[in-house]
Amino acid sequence: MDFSKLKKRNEAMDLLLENWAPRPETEFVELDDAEGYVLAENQYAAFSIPVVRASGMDGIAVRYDDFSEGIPDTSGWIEGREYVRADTGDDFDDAYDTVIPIERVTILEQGGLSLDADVKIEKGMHVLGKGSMLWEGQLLAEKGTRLQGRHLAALASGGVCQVPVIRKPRVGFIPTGSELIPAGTTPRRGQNIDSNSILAKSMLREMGAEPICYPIVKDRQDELSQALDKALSECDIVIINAGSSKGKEDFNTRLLRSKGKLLCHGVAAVPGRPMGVAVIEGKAVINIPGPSMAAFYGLDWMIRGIVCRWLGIPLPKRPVVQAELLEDLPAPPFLERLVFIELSEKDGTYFAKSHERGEKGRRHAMSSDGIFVSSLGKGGLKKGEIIEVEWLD
Ligand SMILES: Nc1nc2c(c(=O)[nH]1)N[C@H]1C(S)=C(S)[C@@H](COP(=O)(O)OP(=O)(O)OC[C@H]3O[C@@H](n4cnc5c(N)ncnc54)[C@H](O)[C@@H]3O)O[C@H]1N2
Ligand code: MOO
Repeated sequence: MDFSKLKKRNEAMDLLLENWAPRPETEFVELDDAEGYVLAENQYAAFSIPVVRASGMDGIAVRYDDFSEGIPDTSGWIEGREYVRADTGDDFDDAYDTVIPIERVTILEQGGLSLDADVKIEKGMHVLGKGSMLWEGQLLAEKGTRLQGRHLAALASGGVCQVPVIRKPRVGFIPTGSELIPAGTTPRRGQNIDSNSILAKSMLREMGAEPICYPIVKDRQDELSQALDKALSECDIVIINAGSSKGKEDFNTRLLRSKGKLLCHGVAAVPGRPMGVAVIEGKAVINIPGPSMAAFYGLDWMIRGIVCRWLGIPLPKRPVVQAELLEDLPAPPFLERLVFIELSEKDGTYFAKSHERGEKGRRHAMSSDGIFVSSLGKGGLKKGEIIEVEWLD
């Protein structure tokens, strides 16, 4: 294979975007269902809180005028006349304007009050004025925000009940391969569990897409074609998984070419090199290679990139850690290589071990702590070198 002809990841993405454009639409969802959606418009508070005022402490509300010449004799004070109880957040009558914390007040058994002799009274103290917690017209959440609980709380407190959001792109995932069996079945000789559907469903949700996972399709051209047609009619973006390479049952590249425009077949990134990128009936169709690490990588860079474009949000950045390689890390100079990393830590220094496919005695690659992507052109790395590892959450 002539690796110099392979598209770099960004070239494959650019090529797709030259031939396909996301078509995001706005829809309204109930606040309760809005988590994970991207906000389509800035949202502002419909009212102020407190509406008039609220006490800022547990205490009593008094008239400042009664204190203008020092602490008055309060032994005959009656609740509801000279003062009222006003605890934190409580509204109180307009007749009162100042709050004294309850710690500075003794309510006498025989009636009346006693105030600490050194209590300092300032007009309006411990009173939260209108809008001091939230003001009418305040920006609650900005367009383009991926809504989490804290944003929903802000929207709720400002009176937003229905939220304009970008409709999640419906992303179809078609697992293909006659050897595949659904999760929960024990494989017989030659069989393999369809774990990529589970992976795709979870990753797509986390990206902000709506996954539509289809049943396993056998390596038969007519069935593959029907499955792709169905997904094209129901989804905005379609992933057809496996059958991407040169095996005698690898039909998917031909299928994409026969139905639309195959923009590229092969990217300079492993695992997942034989990725196919196509546009069919105006929809982006990506053939992600079958091995599970290839499926992860393809979903992580290509599909995440497409979904973020659709939603109009930047690619999220993972936290990174510098780690010392505990062993040589082979990587071809002409390909970017994604490596799953097991991290350990001693005295504040992190150490990295890579995962090789099928290697015994190590954790499953999918349960790694992080990932490292070798740079194009750099080639292998040596034990002791420092690499930047992205934490997987
Ligand atoms: N002669 C060549 N052989 C291969 C080449 C090549 O260039 N020449 N490329 C290799 C590379 S690189 C990759 S990556 C794979 C691509 O494989 P395919 O996309 O064609 O996938 P399959 O052959 O159908 O399956 C491979 C492997 O993946 C497993 N698989 C498939 N689907 C799932 C799923 N949903 N869940 C879990 N695992 C899945 C499948 O059972 C196989 O074990 O080709 C190399 N070969
Ligand atoms: O590109 Mo592949 O290395 O076998 O996943």
